[in-house]
Parts: sequence; structure tokens; C-alpha cells
Amino acid sequence: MVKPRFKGKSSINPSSSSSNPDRPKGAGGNNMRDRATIKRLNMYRQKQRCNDRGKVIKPLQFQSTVAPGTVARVEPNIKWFTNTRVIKQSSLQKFQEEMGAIQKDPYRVVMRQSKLPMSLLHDRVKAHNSKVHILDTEAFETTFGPKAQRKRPSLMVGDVKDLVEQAEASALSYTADNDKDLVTEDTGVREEVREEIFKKGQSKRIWGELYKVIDSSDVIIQVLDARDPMGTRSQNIEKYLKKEKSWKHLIFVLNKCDLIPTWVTKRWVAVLSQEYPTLAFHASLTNSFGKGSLIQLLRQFGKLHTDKKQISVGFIGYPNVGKSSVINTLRSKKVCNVAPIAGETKVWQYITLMRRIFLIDCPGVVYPSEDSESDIVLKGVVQVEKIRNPEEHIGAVLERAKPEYIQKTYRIPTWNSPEDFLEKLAFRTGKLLKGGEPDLTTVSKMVLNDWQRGRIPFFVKPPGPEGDPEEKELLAIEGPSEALEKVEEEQPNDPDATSEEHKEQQERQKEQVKKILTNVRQNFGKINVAPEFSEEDLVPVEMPDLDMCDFSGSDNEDDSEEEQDGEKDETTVELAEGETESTTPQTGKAKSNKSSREVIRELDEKISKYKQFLDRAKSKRFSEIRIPKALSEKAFTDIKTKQAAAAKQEQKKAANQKNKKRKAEEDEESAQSYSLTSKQRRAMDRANKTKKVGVRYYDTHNVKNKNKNRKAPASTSEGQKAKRSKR
Ligand SMILES: Nc1nc2c(ncn2[C@@H]2O[C@H](COP(=O)(O)OP(=O)(O)OP(=O)(O)O)[C@@H](O)[C@H]2O)c(=O)[nH]1
Repeated sequence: MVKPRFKGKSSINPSSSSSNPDRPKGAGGNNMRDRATIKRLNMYRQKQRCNDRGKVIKPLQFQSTVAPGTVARVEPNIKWFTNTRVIKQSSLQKFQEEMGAIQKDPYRVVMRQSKLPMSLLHDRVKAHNSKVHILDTEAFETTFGPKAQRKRPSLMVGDVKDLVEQAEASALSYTADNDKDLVTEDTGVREEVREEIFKKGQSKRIWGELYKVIDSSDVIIQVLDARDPMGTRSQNIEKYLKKEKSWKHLIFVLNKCDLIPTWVTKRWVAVLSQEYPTLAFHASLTNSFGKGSLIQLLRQFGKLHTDKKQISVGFIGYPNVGKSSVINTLRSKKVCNVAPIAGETKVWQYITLMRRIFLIDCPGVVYPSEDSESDIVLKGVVQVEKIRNPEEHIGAVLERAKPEYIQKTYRIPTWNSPEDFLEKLAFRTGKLLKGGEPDLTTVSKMVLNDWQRGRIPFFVKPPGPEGDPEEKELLAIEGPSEALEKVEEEQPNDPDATSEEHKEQQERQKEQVKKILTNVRQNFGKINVAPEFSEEDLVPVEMPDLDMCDFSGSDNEDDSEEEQDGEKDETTVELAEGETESTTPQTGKAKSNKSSREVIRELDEKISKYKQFLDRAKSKRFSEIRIPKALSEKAFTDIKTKQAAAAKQEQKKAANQKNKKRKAEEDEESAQSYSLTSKQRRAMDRANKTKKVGVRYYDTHNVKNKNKNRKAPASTSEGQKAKRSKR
């Protein structure tokens, strides 16, 4: 530190040291410390000097020299009161009036409030018991009238008596187990902290994404896993939507219907339809179900919002329920990433379905619940690879899935415990560690993956009696419209819905939505159920509407799908038409005019239609369709008699036209065995073949195979076989 040295008259130190407050300007460059800073720094740096005995011989600057305890006076310097200002009463009043007027004016803003004595505006101290002047600030109508907008506290009771009664009642029903706030003695035993992965889909970021999707959508589709619709449903989000966004349409889509028996799909659709419009869906690019209905529904919703250029449809739901797959199915191509692991979708994503309809994919969201870790794993919320102890959840799998399905899937006849099961499976699949130890972790992961991907047949049984088809029908038919009414009734009024006009508009919209939903019908018989369920699970569902009209209705769905895809499905058969033709007597006269070949061709067509129908039924393993035996027999006997008649006619013609020798031979043959020509025999064979319902689905649907079978001459195939056997 440079001390100012006395140099004659001047006490200014000419030194250019950085600690000299008097140094000339520019001596330290452009960025010089100012005088005050240097003085302050010097003050910090100074040290007190003491003699050998500890007595202060040089006190610090500004240090009091007065002995402690002495009464002293502070210098009466004006600088101590720099922030104080004096204002005249008249000026104060003027300030209050002018500033008050500005504050009340909503078009003017007071800037720099902190620099103005704003507290002077509110100097009137209010007494504690002074009246609340609500009406000073709010009008009577908005406060108390029928159109009051002021929020009232929601009190559960009307008066103190009620309150006491309620308190007593709740005291009686008190149980310490449910009391979360109860302070208990620390036993030292605590629940283990949950692994982070079990909080999948609950992060703030994911919820942020969800709210973005909800805010941007006009129609919200909650995708549910058909195997456990209630478990993958977020009732809290539904409540939120009903309360805060009541003008948005919420729809359920029951996805993965191919993994459960059809009657279960039907029942769940009926049950869920009582709350929200519900559609069954099977997401697949090649073999989907429900696509036509959903697109039709979305189109109709688009028409509802004529005021908008386009509508946005948000897909929300648990992770891994198939939101992205549904979007891909609707677009008929891979527009969203799909994976059999949860959390594939990370951020929201906009996809154009049509010019007027946009789809928004959302990451899977999980509402924090009481679910156990096993519940979370089995709902497919977490990725199996990330589970630390997958063996712990195998017990839950074995509990939930029926033993017969486990036996069938893994070919393990019996087991005593989950560990035993895992060991047996490890030995069977050769998943062994060093020394031949079974690799339980790998095997457990395999089982959990199989579960999540639907390879182990499982479904949560829907509520209600199982074998009451009448009730089911009723629910299925009345469901959507009832649901709509209920939803609409429960919906609170839109804040703006004060005017009559708005109400009318709402009514109109309600009617329109109702109409839309009654138009959308699904034929559950068309779902291709993949897993093989036991007899017990395939509760035979009588379909009273198994007259062929039902099938014509079902084709409508395909039609709409084709409309979308722009391609025609060759396998679509209008059985309704076929049925009326075969059963009505009108054909007799007309047919007599037709040539026998035409008749045979027609009959062939009919045969193939019936065959397709039977194959379809067979592919469902008769889980949902029961063909009345009388009906099928009648149909086939009809065909056979007609074929025989046509064949006879053909025979007669041929007999007239062909030479005598041939005629004689034919006569001889017919006399001997009443046999038919090879063509007729083939036709008869085909007719007989249709009786065999054991033909697999792809035999008729795979056109390639069909042609191969037809074209390949028997001799060549035999020749090939012979060649192969020689080799
Ligand atoms: N069997 C069957 N599997 C399906 C169906 N829909 C989706 N999946 C499968 O379910 C898995 C998850 O599908 P995603 O579309 O990725 O599911 P997501 O809901 O988008 O999942 P997140 O990205 O985690 O939100 C994939 O392996 C799909 O193949 C369906 O209808 N039937």
C-alpha cells in the first residue's frame, strides 16, 4: 500500500501504483479503478500494529479510539439520511389522486413502481373488522346473481351442525392403516426405494409432452391394451379432460384385439362404450381391423368442425399400448417408430392423415398409482432389458396366465415354484451358465418379453355375466349413443356457453356426434385372433344376426378401408348377395335359359364364397360364429342337386352333338356307374371339399397358393416327388 507522502505543500502522491488513489488518469490503462475503489481496497488490506505486549500502537483507519463501553455521539451528518425526502401535504394529495387514476385505468401502466413512493397510495389502515367491500370491485351480477362467475368455496356442509355430524361420522370410520399422516415409531424397517425405471412415463418432461398434445388436439384418442383395458386406462387424465377441456372429444381405441378372444373384445367395447365411444382395433399394416371405422369416425369429426381448416387428433395412453402402431395403420405405412419396448416414442410428433386431419403421436404416460413393480412390468411399461431382477416377476406371470397356456407355450408340463419353472425352462432351452448352471436371468427376460409381446395368451375378463348374449347385444348396440348422452350430460358448460345461440350450437353438435356414432358399426367376427385359447376361454358367443346381412355390414368396413387405400381386396365376398340368390326361387326360370356352363360357373362361384365363409369361421376356431348345421347342410344339398341337374343337361347336349361311338361309350359309362364327366367330377370334388372345414385360412386367401394348386398338373408334381425320392 502506498502511503500519501507529504511533499511540501502538496499531499498528492504522484506514484502510478495501482494502490495509489491519487495516481494520474490513464496510468493504469483505460480500465482503471476509481479513487473510491482503491481507497476501499486499501482499507481492507490495512493491518493493525501492536507492540510486544499486545497494545495497539497503530489502530486501523476509522477504528474508534474510544474505549469500549464509552457513550459517544454519531456525527450528525446529512449523508446518513440520504434516502429521506420531505413532501408537502398538498403534493402528497396530488400524487395520490393522479397515481390512483392511472392505476385504475386498465389502458395505462405505471412503470418503475419501485422508484415511486407507491406505499403512499395505500396509507389508509383498515380495521380488522371492517366490512369486505366486494361490490366495490365486482358487480352484483358477477358476484351473486345466477350468472355469478366468482368462485365459491366448496363446503361440504350447510351449517355447523352438519359439520359436527360429519366430523363424528368420519371419526367413526377412521382407520389408522389409511392415515398417511399418522406418526409411527420408527422400527428401522423401511420400504426399499423403487428403481428409477419403475417411474417410467411419469417424468415431468413426458407429462409436458402430454399436455402439449392435449392442448393441440380437437379429438383425443386414448389407446388401451385390449388384454388389460382398465389397467392401461388413465382415469385421472379422463377426469382432467372432462373438467378442464370438456369441449374436446375423447374416444377409446381398444388395440391389440387380435390377442384376446372376440367375445372379450365385444364385451369390453360394450362396457367402455358406456363411458366413452369405443372402437376395437388391431394395428397391423397388412391385416388390420377397425381402420375403416376409425377413419370414418375421424372424418365425421372433421366435418363437425367446419369452422376449422383442419382438426388434430392426439393419441395418448400407456407406453407400449400401440399408439404409434395405430397411426402407422391409419397411414398404411411406417411413419412413426414402433418397437416392442416401452418408451420408443420420446417426443410428440405431427403426422398428416388427410388434408384436413392431422394425427399427433405422444410418448406413453403413466399416472402414479399403487401398482406393484410386477404390475408395472406386466403392463409393459418398462423395458425388460433394464429390469435388474427379472426373476422376481415370473411368479406374477405364472399366477396370471393359465397353466395350460404356459405348458403349451414352453412345453413344460409341471412346476412347483417360479424358480423350478425357470430352471426347467433354462434346461429345455439350453440357457446355461458355466458349469451347467441354469441362466435364470436370461430365461426370465425371455418369459417377460414373451408376455409383453402377447405370446402367452392372457386377458383380463370383462365384467358382467358371461353367457348372456342378449345383454351383450343390447350393450353393443346401445353403448355408443348412451355413452355419448352420458358424457354430454356430465360435461360442464363451456365458459362461453352463456348465450342461447351457443347452447343451440352445442345441441346441434351433440346430435351430430350421436349420429356419427350410430353410423359406426364394427363386425368383431373379422378380427383375426392369433393365440389359441382353450375351450373355456372361448365362451361360444351366439350371433343371432348370423343371417348373411351381418356380413354385408361387415364388408362396409372393408369398403371404407379400400376407399382409403385405393386398392381392392380380392377376398371380399358379399355373402348377402349369394345367400339371397341361393335361397330365392326366382332363379329357376332365368337359369333354364342359361347354358349349363354358365350355371356351373355360377355354382362354382357360390361354392368358393361359401368356402371362404367357412374358412373364415374356421380360422376363428368357431369362437364367435356358430353356423347352424341345418343352414350349411341345406346350402350344400341345394348346390349339389343343382349341380347334378346341370351336369345331366350338359350330358344330354353332348350326347346329341358328339359322334355315335363316343355317345355309345358315354351311354355305357352312365349306364354302368352314373358317373360324370371329369369337369363335373372336379366341380363335385370342389363341392365336397367345401364340406371339409379344416382348410387353413391361407388356402383361400393366398391367391398365389391357390393358383399353384390349380395349375400344377398332377403328373408333374408326382414326377417331382419321384425325383426327390430318388435323390
Ligand atoms: N399383436 C399386436 N401387437 C401390436 C398391436 N399394436 C401394436 N402392437 C405391438 O406393440 C408394440 C408397441 O407398439 P408401439 O406402437 O411402439 O406402442 P406405443 O404405444 O407407441 O409405445 P411408446 O412409444 O412406448 O409410447 C409393438 O411391438 C407393436 O408391434 C396390435 O394391434 N396387435
